[in-house]
Amino acid sequence: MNKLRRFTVSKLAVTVIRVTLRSKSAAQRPSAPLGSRLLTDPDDVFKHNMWDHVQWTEEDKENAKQMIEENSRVQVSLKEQGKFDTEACHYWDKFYEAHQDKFFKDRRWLFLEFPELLPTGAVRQTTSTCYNPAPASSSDPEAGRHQGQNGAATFPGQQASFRILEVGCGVGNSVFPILKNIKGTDSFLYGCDFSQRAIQLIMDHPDYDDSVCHVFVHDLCEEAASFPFPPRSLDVILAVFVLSSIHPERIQGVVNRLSAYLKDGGVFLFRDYGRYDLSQLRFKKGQCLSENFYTRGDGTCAYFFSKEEVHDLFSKAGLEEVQNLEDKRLQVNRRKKVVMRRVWMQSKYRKSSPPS
Ligand SMILES: C[S@@+](CC[C@H](N)C(=O)[O-])C[C@H]1O[C@@H](n2cnc3c(N)ncnc32)[C@H](O)[C@@H]1O
Repeated sequence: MNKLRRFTVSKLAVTVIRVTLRSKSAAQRPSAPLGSRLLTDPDDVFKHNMWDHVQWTEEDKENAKQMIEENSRVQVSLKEQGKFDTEACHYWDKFYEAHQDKFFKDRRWLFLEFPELLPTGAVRQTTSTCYNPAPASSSDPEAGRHQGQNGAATFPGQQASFRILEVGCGVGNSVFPILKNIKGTDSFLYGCDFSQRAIQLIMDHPDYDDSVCHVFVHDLCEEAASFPFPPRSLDVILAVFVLSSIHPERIQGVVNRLSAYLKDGGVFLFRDYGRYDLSQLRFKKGQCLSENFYTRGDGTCAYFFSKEEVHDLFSKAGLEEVQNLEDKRLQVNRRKKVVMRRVWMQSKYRKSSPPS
């Protein structure tokens, strides 16, 4: 039996995809975004391309578990495994060489799900303000690195009152929508990726504007690599489908290091693959590297997070939960009459301010 749940209309009707308005607290769920399209009558399934808040039955979960057990049974040999970690940058560079900026679509949902990216507190540039970043402590090894001789800060974006960093920014599918939004404010955007080719594609884009944006090549797993801004200088860090590409044993270190760059009160925004997402179920035997971590045919990798893991990850980095959602949806191909279960994690974790 093909357990990959590509339901037909009749199968769907029998399975009765139960969709409920989950009574999540306001803290857990944003007001309108996730959850506006609810399937209450299974007969309506092909009326839209996507349905929100799809509840899984015990049988659905069991089937997904079995499929993962099955596709994890044969793992990539230990001899082969190392290259997917040590040569990760090479595989992503090849990816962008092949696809240029044509693979990922602009993340148009960004501001609905992450209104924290909107610089509400930032002022229009006509009333220019000079922002002094929080002083780095003297015990901080980065302290002084970004200071000019007269004590004035000398890093890109130093004048901004609101600073965003996108990690693993790829070819700019979030960078350009954000740039459009922060235009005319005294906000500044940083973007980094370890693929030189991806960064070059951003810099060559006609909408790239280095007066409000600075993109640079940076490997998040490289512990000694520095950033072009001081610790505790960022309001927002955005990670969209990037932590999943990193070896699971390195992810905690990456989040710990990044969190040091958030200001007190700054927020880490995260969206990525969730456990049992269709793309995890579709892996074939022999593509599994370790539990819930797989390599695709092109050498890039994907980890599938559970809600508990995400919570542990950010909590251990000293951040506090604002939101930690499993976004379970039904994606519909109306032409082919198939429906697919998607699971994404969407989380927000804040660096708390010390008590005054
Ligand atoms: C799935 S793509 C997502 C790109 C972009 N965030 C988006 O949403 O379109 C993952 C990106 O993470 C980058 N990446 C993976 N591991 C990285 C690392 N260790 N350091 C920096 N970038 C990394 C890849 O080069 C790739 O551009």
